[in-house]
Amino acid sequence: MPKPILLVEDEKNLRHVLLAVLNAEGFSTMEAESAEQALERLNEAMPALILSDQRLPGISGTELLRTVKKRYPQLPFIITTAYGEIEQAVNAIKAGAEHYLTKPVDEGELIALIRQTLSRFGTPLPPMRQEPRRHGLIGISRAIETLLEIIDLVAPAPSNVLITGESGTGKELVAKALHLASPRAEQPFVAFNCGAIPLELVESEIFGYERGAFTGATRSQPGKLELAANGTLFLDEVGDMPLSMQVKLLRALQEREFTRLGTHQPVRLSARIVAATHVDITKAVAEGRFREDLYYRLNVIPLHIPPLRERRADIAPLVQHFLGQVCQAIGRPAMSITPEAMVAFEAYDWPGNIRQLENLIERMVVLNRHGVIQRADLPAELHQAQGEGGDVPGAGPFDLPALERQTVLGALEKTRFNQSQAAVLLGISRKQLRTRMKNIGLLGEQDGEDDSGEG
Ligand SMILES: Nc1ncnc2c1ncn2[C@@H]1O[C@H](COP(=O)(O)OP(=O)(O)OP(=O)(O)O)[C@@H](O)[C@H]1O
Repeated sequence: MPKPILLVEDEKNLRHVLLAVLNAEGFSTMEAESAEQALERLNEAMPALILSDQRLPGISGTELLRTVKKRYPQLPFIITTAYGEIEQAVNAIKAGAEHYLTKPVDEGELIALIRQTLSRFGTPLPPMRQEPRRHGLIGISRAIETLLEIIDLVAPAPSNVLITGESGTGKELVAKALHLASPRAEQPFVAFNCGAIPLELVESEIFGYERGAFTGATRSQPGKLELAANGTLFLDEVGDMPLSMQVKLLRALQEREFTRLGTHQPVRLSARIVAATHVDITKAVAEGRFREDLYYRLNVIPLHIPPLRERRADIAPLVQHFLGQVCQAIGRPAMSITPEAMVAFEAYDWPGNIRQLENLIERMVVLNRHGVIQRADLPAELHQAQGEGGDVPGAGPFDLPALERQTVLGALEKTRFNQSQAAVLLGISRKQLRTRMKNIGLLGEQDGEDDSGEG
């Protein structure tokens, strides 16, 4: 039986709402209406985490936090403060809280923070409730939340979408999410990689052909555009499409119809086009390798997916997600990861983004003998990102670098990476913030020197 979450909240209605939210997510719970009662509860049973209001009758939430951290340094603590009480929040973070949340508490944020905190402390988590609107997109960063909001906003429209982002950032997954969130969800989703197909085949693959259209065309074949019907056609690596094909695609998009090769019979184009590219397509346009008019046609709605290193808050939930997925797929009992290994995962730059992370987790699960992923198991490049350090099995003692990373990252995310605001939030100077960002690998050595501009 996993350890419960201890909720300390004096407002009865809110307490009941929060308990219901936690229970619905699969967490077991304990409750207390004051700090005094919470301390009594701690004598009865050890929770996995404490979620406490700052303002309580009698002993305050911050005082409770201090007492708890003195007695049980490795017990994670999240504090909730009233809106506008930033000072209280800063005090709580200084006193050792892993996170703070401002009221009114956002359910999604609360659950994400609890999951993230527990996973950092090596506590097993109940399986993620699949929220329908996430469409398999894991992540808690502001970038992912914004992406999900835009997906919901643009999914109902028939407009073409151009997704940009480095390799492995999840462009195809986002295209599928757009499809699933759209009224076309029941229709086909057809993916076509323009880069992986020999030049001469692109046209016949996209438009289809009639029997006898060319040597070897022994039977008629519908193209991807036709197969997608009223659904979505995902054109991956569209930047690699040959120029001659770009002209034909543009014409089809403009006229909303096309013909199979070897016939003049027009076919109506009803599919929504979602294109993606990992190369800088504006550069290709400037260099004459990509038609400007086609670029504007495709780029009606631009969607950019930032690389994983620019949304490090997603790393821990992704690691947990893939760990669960791979263990289940190969029929192994659930595996955990030490906080030290997680810190190394979070510090690494992931040039291959989520695909690289996913593949590494699979390799580590398959090769693992002890049921726990430890820092020593990680490949060399992940060690280099973090510097040397030992492993502490299980939850381990209080993990300072991890906490620092968490606190700094949390403040940056809350302020949309505005360093001045994040510094105020943390109660430190902007220069100190930049030093901390450098310490945890968020800034390069040369970046750390600048202490003037905004950003
Ligand atoms: N936010 C996410 N949550 C869960 N899984 C993800 C997420 N983003 C990407 N993935 C997974 O990572 C892998 C790579 O994603 P995907 O193929 O969509 O990337 P891509 O940007 O299209 O890559 P490429 O440019 O190389 O074609 C897939 O297995 C995908 O399911």
